[in-house]
Amino acid sequence: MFSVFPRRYPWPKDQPPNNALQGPNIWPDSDSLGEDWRDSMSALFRLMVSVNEAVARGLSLSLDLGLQDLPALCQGGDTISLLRLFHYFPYSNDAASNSNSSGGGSGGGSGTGSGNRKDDDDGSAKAVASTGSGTGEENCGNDDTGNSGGSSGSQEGSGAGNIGSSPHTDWGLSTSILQDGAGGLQFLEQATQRWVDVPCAQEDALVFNCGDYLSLLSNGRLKSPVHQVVTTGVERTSVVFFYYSIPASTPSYPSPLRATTRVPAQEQPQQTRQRRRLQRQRQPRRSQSRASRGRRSGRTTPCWTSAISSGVATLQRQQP
Ligand SMILES: O=C(O)CCC(=O)C(=O)O
Ligand SMILES: [Fe+2]
Repeated sequence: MFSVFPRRYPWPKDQPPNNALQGPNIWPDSDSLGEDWRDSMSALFRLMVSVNEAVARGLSLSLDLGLQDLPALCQGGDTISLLRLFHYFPYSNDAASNSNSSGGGSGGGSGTGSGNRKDDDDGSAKAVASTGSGTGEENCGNDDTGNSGGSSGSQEGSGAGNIGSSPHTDWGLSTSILQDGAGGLQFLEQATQRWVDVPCAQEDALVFNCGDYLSLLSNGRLKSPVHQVVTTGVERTSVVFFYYSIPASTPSYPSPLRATTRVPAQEQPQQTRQRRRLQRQRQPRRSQSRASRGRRSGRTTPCWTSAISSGVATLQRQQP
């Protein structure tokens, strides 16, 4: 796999960066990529920021918080977020047997193992291969990985395929992925511990992925799923946007959004429930914020969680 380059925020040349992640872009030679290329990438970067900001607003509401509560913790994130273009070379198991394995992971995540994607910065993955598995319920172009090893895709047994990006979670707030028709992106379904293919038939579909930071902020209510990329006999390209929060706005743990972690009413002492009921009766409902309403009622509120349904990576509403 080859990372073309990280596309960072268009930081002004005369302004010193506030932290190590900020700074001007270093663009590849424009001659080889054409005149319009930088503009296209810049426009895509801005679009990805907008999409992720909009999703953050939606997630904030789904956590029973105010519209801007979650986005407020992502202020300035666009100055350190990354847009990366990946090229996964066609890969066969024959090549794997002649290669050494080494550490993996990816530009925006933490993981183990190895892959045949070559990351050119961030000190992460080195080129090479491993025997991995990657079997999914839907074979999304994985002709030489799907179900060939008989291990049906548990994380332990992920051995039959070719790992393009080893199992990892992304550490930012969220990740948005555009993949081509080659497929290969898989999520580990928690309930079954099986790898499930993310459908790739629709090339303009944007896959949204919760990151570790979002998981921390929501006190685990939003899951940061383990995922990987398996490669096949055909080359694959993906466009991946890692949306980060700026360190200065990163709160300490536990999350200031800890109100989203609700204790079910039946688990609370009787006295506490009575006192809260009285408080609710005294306070007109109109004047209560969404968050405090949920807190006072002591109910578990629905949340969105990254999940796999019929092989589709979606955000699913989870009922209490
Ligand atoms: O290339 C992809 O589709 C996803 C890559 C990925 O998960 C990552 O770089 O963190
Ligand atoms: Fe990832």
